[in-house]
Amino acid sequence: MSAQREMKEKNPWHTPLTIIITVIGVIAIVALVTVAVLQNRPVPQKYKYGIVLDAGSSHTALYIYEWPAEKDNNTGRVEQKHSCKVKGKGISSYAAEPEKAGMSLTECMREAEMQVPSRRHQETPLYLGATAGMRLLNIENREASDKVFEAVEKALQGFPFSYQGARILSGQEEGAFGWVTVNYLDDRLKQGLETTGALDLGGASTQISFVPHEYDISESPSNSVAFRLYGNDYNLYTHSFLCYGKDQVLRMALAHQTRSGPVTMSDPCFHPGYSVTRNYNALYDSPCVSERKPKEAPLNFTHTGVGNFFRCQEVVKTLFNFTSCKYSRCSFNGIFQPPLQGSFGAFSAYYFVMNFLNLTDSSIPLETVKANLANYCGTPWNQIKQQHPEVKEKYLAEYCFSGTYIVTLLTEGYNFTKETFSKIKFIKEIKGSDAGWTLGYMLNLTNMIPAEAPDSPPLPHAGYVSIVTVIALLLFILFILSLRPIWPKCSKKPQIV
Ligand SMILES: Nc1nc2c(ncn2[C@@H]2O[C@H](COP(=O)(O)OP(=O)(O)OP(=O)(O)O)[C@@H](O)[C@H]2O)c(=O)[nH]1
Ligand SMILES: [Ca+2]
Repeated sequence: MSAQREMKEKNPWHTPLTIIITVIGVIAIVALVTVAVLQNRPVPQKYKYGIVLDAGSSHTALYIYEWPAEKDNNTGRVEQKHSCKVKGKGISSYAAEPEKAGMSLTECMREAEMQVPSRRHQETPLYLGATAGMRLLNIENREASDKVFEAVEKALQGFPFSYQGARILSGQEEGAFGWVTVNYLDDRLKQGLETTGALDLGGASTQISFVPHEYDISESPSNSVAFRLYGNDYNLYTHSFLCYGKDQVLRMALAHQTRSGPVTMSDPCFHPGYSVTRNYNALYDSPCVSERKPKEAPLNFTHTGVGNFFRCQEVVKTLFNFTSCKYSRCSFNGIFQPPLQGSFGAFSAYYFVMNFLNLTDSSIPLETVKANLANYCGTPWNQIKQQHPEVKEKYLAEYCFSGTYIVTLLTEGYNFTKETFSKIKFIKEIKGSDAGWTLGYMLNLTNMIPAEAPDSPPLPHAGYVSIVTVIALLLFILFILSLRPIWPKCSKKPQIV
């Protein structure tokens, strides 16, 4: 017993004063850290929403975006919350019955009503942007295009959102907003990193956008868009080729091969054994080919497949004009294009097609891509159908043509080489949001990307809490050490035996 008491007397930690100080100190630290954590705890998120309808040539899709409501100046990250594919074709296909264009949107709009909390409905902006399908209809029949917009507008105004209008985007806007989307989602803009180019392949047009290295804007001002985003300046090169989306380019390829008005046409871009009857009037019913219609054509022609990638490439190449260029350099059709720069994200049909063909992996060399395509195109149609019973026949029949077109457009059209081809990433989405022009369009119209970098707190939340904890602990240790003079003195020196 006396030994125990002696031990207690010797050990300063066992004096009542130190025990009280320690307990108070521990309570103080716990309280300090708890307050720091609670005070800075992210409050339960409330969101704001925005809706964009992408009225493409082949179909319309609705996208709902959401972002934290609390952030000042809407600087919180915008993400895709939901998307809805409108059933049926694009709005431009309703030229003869415009009301149906409006009605076609109802189902997806009802879904949007369910997805966005009802207390946010009135403040949620709703935009519709139409692309190449409506551009073509507008060229072909202005009145019909206006009627389609009227019908769509009427339908959209019947929903409780804040309707902001429906319009045709210019090709330049479509290309530039696709680039903004890709770089925003990759966090490249905020961090001022080197940007990624954007390649979009639609049904009726295709866009290429990238920031070139040292670039003379004055050479072709219509291909340049200047941005100031988060304090950085960007001089973007962008071009949209109308009629070079995959559906219209297929029309052009078929038109080229039926220019003499034959009854049967053998097509290297379709599989051996493939055979369908096509109508001449239907084929030439587009401003992309209408001028080429043969004078004396029968009603129909039989479209048969031969399945030869290299001959298909030759057909596709005839659709590009490389003969005239009034600039220092061109892509094709006399369009200025500065040298390619950096990496690229290729989305929409680039992705659908290359994904189907198992060619999205960037490590696959260009030569292997071509060899795989040659093998695929040469496979008999019956075998292809057997191998993919789940794929729509229309899509299935066209993958050989589309794959050949993609490779030819990238290499012959845009001048990607076997080295730079590997810099193309075929993507559908980035961090859960689809790649496409819609997000960039909404960010722009809602002023969600500031021109200057916003001031941010010097430390992130976790850093702040850690520093408070460490400082509190240091202060406490310092305090305990400062009490040393009043610790009871040891009466005896330890004996050395
Ligand atoms: N294989 C396949 N093709 C698709 C799919 N969805 C769309 N497509 C086709 O891919 C092409 C491009 O589609 P989108 O990017 O939606 O084109 P769009 O926006 O309607 O057309 P633009 O107005 O020119 O941009 C069209 O020929 C579509 O028919 C899909 O899931 N699989
Ligand atoms: Ca599109």
